[in-house]
Amino acid sequence: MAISSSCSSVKAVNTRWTSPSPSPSSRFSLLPTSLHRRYATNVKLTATSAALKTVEQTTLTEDNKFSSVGSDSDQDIPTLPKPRILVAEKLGEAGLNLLRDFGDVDCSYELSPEDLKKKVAESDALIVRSGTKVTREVFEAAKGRLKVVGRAGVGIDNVDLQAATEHGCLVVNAPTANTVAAAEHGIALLASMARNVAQADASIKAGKWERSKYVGVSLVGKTLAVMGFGKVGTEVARRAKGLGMNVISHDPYAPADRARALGVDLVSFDQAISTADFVSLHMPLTPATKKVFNDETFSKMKKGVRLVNVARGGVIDEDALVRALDAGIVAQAALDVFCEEPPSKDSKLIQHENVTVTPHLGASTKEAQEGVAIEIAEAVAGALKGELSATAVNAPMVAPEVLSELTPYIVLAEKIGRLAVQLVSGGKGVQSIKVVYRSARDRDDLDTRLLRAMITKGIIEPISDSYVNLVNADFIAKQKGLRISEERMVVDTSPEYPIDSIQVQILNVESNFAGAVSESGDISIEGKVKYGVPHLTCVGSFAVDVSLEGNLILCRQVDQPGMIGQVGNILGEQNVNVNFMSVGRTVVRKQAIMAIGVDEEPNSKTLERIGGVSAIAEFVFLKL
Ligand SMILES: NC(=O)C1=CN([C@@H]2O[C@H](COP(=O)(O)OP(=O)(O)OC[C@H]3O[C@@H](n4cnc5c(N)ncnc54)[C@H](O)[C@@H]3O)[C@@H](O)[C@H]2O)C=CC1
Ligand SMILES: O=C(O)C(=O)COP(=O)(O)O
Repeated sequence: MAISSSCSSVKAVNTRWTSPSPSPSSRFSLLPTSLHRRYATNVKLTATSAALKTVEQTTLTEDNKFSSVGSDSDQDIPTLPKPRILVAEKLGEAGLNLLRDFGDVDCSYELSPEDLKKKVAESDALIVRSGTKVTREVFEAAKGRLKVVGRAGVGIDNVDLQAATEHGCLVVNAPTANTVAAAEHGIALLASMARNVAQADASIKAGKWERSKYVGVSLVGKTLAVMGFGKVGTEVARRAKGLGMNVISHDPYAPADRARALGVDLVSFDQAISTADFVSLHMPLTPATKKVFNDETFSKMKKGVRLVNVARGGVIDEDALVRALDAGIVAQAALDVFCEEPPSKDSKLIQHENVTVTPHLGASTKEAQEGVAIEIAEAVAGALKGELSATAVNAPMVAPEVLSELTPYIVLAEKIGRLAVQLVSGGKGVQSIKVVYRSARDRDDLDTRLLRAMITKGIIEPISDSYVNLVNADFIAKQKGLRISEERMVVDTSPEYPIDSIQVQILNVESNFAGAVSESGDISIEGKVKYGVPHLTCVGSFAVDVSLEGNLILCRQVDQPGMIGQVGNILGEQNVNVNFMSVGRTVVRKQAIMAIGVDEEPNSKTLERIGGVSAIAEFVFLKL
């Protein structure tokens, strides 16, 4: 592998080389390292795939997040209690069984906000559906214990994501298992609304026989506007095409070719609502979609339009809908979701004769509920075990194949950050950090969010008492005024590996080890992954080569024979096991840096003796 351009071109001398080994087993923990093993079980987890979002960033601007631990041995791990998982809403039995194999499950439904707050303070995970509001107060009440909130469904508008992120709490959802159920419910509402099924049923049960009153409208040949062409919207569109409808859709983020493949035209919002005979809502509730159906938008609709909502009540201004119904702009509405759930009994909207309602039943089929329960149980158990989740909502989602490729680099990133910050005098004044990723891959072919989060964790944890994980890394960095800029350099190495090297520079600080200061005057540390194992490859301007396992002693010395032996002997006499040693120099017989990997932490006397070796100008002990 090419040696970094910022390092001396002199080849590092290895005194011992580790045999090629597989990647270290690493985890990206939501838990303190020491708690990891306690949650290890034999629960089989299957990761659901998620699209990897490639985000080009030069500074910390997003709320992304996490943490890693190396592979600890199973020995000396105390048996600790299982994690406590609070299930606050009804969940399918298969999911509950999965959770019970893994943790202590407390199924407590219909908790008052006060009781929920009490319970979360004793829970590592919380699982909810749409009926529980997971507010900032809930995260505050958890006092750091709550590590993951699992939303057993799609919509996460009932969870305060910002508060979750600030508290380092991962939020995961179950985005796929109820898609068909929601789409089928949308179609059921569409057809039953068009044929007045609910009203006619109520009429017969009231002893009437009103055939002429309940003449309906046909679906075939009518235009349906699907608002939100995501998972549910797509399935609704597919089914509506089968009913002979002309389907158009509005979705600012959906790819036109995916729509075209289904024979659906993507159109503007105004075009969709002004040409449709039926409008079906399938977008999430966000600040941008809140009350997007209001007096103004209803006034642009075709007179006699029919509306279906299985998305979220909050996307409609319900008072405006009542006005539109009264004015005959909206002929009928079929609603599964409401601004307030349950809605008040005397709600004009609910009582309106042209409105059909169901109590948020979109996801409520046996099949969907079993699927959702399994999907969320796997995601929550996986998160508690420290695995990266493919369904994380407030942390980078990474496809499993990308994750397995990036794993050793994620471990490297944290260790390089951790090393670099320990070279800052007193750990003080750390504000500007520059990260350089050298890679043979295209700029777009490398998602650095996880790496950046891990570097941030490595930098922050040794100099503060903040607990940093992938969820809150960017938030904590911003809070501490840390600026992290990222640079990618395309190098001519094998594109088989995602990254050639990661270099962390800490700018404008004093160093406690002059040898780590590069020509630009900044602390500079660089590492690579070799045979799946993270290695330190450059300190300041010196090339070294030491595997990043255990702890590290760095010495700057005069390059002369016998140095390795002298220092090795001192460590040996104190029973400190050297796992790796490497010497890098700039000019033969001038300055050299010796990097010594040690399994144990040498005592102060041993370190003093190393410092006493006459050729050694300076040394530093670093914890990895
Ligand atoms: N009633 C129920 O029981 C259920 C309701 N839902 C709700 O359905 C909605 C959609 O779910 P999925 O399709 O699974 O989610 P999804 O994330 O796959 O799709 C949402 C789509 O809405 C689009 N979108 C975002 N902003 C938009 C805007 N301003 N205008 C138009 N489109 C916009 C997105 O680009 C995305 O394609 C969610 O709100 C979810 O909570 C989902 C399942 C069951
Ligand atoms: O998945 C969703 O977004 C839903 O709205 C389903 O909600 P539920 O889990 O049935 O309370």
